[in-house]
Amino acid sequence: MSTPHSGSTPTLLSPSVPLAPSSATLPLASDPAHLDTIARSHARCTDLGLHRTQRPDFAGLGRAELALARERHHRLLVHAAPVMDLLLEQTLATRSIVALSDTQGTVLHAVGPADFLHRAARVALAPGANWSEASKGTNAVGTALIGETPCVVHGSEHFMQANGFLTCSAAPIFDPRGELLGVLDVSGDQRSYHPHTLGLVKLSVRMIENHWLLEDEGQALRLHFHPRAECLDTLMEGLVTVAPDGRLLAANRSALDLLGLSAVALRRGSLASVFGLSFGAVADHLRSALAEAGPMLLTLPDGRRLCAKARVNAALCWPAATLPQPATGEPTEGRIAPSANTPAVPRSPQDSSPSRGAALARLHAGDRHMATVVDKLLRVVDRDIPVLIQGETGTGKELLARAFHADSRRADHPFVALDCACLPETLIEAELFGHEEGAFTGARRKGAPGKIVQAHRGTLFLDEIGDMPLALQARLLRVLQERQVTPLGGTRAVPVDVAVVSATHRSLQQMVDAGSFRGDLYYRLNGLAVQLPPLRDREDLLPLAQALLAAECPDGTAAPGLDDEVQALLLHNRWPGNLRQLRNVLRTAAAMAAGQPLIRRMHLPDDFLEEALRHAGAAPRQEPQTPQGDTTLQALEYQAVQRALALAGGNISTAAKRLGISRNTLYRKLRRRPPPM
Ligand SMILES: Nc1ncnc2c1ncn2[C@@H]1O[C@H](COP(=O)(O)OP(=O)(O)OP(=O)(O)O)[C@@H](O)[C@H]1O
Repeated sequence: MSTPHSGSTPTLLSPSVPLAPSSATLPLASDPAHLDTIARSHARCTDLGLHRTQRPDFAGLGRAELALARERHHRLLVHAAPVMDLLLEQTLATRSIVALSDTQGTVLHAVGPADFLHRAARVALAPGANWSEASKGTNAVGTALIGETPCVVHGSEHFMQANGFLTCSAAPIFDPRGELLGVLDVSGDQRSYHPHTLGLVKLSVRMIENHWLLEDEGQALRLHFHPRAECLDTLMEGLVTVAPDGRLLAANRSALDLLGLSAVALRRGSLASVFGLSFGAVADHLRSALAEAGPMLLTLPDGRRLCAKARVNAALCWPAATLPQPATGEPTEGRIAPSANTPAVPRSPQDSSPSRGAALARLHAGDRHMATVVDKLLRVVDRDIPVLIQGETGTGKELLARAFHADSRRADHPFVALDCACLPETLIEAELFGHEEGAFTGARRKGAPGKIVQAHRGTLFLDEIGDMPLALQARLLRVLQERQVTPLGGTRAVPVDVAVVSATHRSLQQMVDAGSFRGDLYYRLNGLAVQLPPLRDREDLLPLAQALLAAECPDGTAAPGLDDEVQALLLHNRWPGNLRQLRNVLRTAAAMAAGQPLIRRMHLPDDFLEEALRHAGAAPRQEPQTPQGDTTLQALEYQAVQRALALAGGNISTAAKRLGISRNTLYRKLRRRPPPM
């Protein structure tokens, strides 16, 4: 859940609404339709055997089930989350929370001020909790779900007295085909009731539904319309999407209201039958709209008049044959150029154009802890504040450091990494500080500038800083303080300008307490400390797994999906090797599935299966072995490495010991491409 928001954002209603005076009376007591809704809901609750004085059922989904539910509703979350943040801004004065639930009443996501979130969590108004009427009695979420219509439930109108301190305004969200997707709700202390809240919730729902529609029918021609020209391009406008043969594909709620049609009736119609328009006329208008022409004036078959504009997405490329010749006779082009108002095509992940924060943002797929880490890092980027990344092995510390560099103004300069754990003390010293020719009797007799100088104007990443020998810590501290480095055997100091990011899986604070790490260096490195969550605690495990699978697939091939059983096993595993272990498991599974559309249990490596089933508390099931015919030395070595890693839970040192090779050699082997299976 988010913490309080600040700063300016676009407003849904302007000027922002003041708080109503607190009132003990029921604000909608004079609305017969509202009273009827509440009375019928109370009757349903009584029929269900609920009691007004009973304690609500606080049991919610567990972490794994919540992650699954969020994954199932990923698309809804993606469209709703930014709108929820905007809605929160509008309702900030009422100290309310904004919650999104699925069609079962399960809260998927909630944002709000920390103090009220805390209070709301006490009545289980938090992700994972269920707010169906059967679970919590009359309440805005559950009652809006049953009636499939917006509703307010205020104070004592809640069936259960325990919820009487709340005032809640909720509205259902539908897809363009009229299917219920979930409910958006604003809940706050009943003393802060404001009559405009339900209106804000309804407008927010329209935003979510419009985003959904535009994404769904991204390749279609769109008609935007309203009786008043000034309402075009607002949330009030009607929106229909049209197939190249003139059939109507989908519509937003305003369109259905304005046309007086159901979603089903609309989909049976066409441009001609509903709007009295030919496809050619719309295509003509589209061209003239590009020349900044005003809206078209339409007369519906029933005589009503509408203003309308045609639009098409920039990505659209209709074959010329499907486009009617323009009435004006100008030459037809196969591609329809985007209008100035056409929504931008989303940036693809491969897009390398500068986009602030993009590399960091790609490191998670909705995990709240990671989102906070990214947010903190973005606040210090380019401020030359040293960053200390802590986290278990394989949680992505180096990847995070690289993304931090990529999102900084130093991105065009080097990112230089030094693993303090994998070199002996003498080599670290030379690697880090450099050495003059002849000063160093090791492998390299020629002089070398050292990592710190190589990182000049870029970023120096000190991995496993906890393993840096004490003697070198003092020297590093001096370099960081003086911002200049003197190579081994040299006398001339070289000025350096580097951003320093360090990482460790150890607790440096404990090492300082134990005297094995210098306190002054610790404080120098720790301008901002961030802790990466272990994979077992991440809420975005399944989308991450899907992204890793996509990365494993050669260009142009579709990534396999994960069947339900595999998803459950992934969610239940403890993942001691974290993302590295997950990537290895998926890499093997993808190779075993060999082009099949779904990864199933039989494709998972045995070691992982054993481990995951142990964690899930189930007995391993015998699966037919997938034949692994390849007995080349390279393939056998690859299998041995993967097996050792899995047995070691992704721990490089343990796996290296098990294989009888050094940590460095193992790293080198892991960097190689896997052999074709
Ligand atoms: N957010 C992520 N998305 C996809 N893959 C990731 C992510 N984070 C880490 N990985 C993958 O997990 C593996 C381990 O990442 P990385 O080396 O950054 O972890 P680490 O914490 O530095 O590990 P160690 O402590 O062992 O050095 C890498 O293969 C990396 O590509």
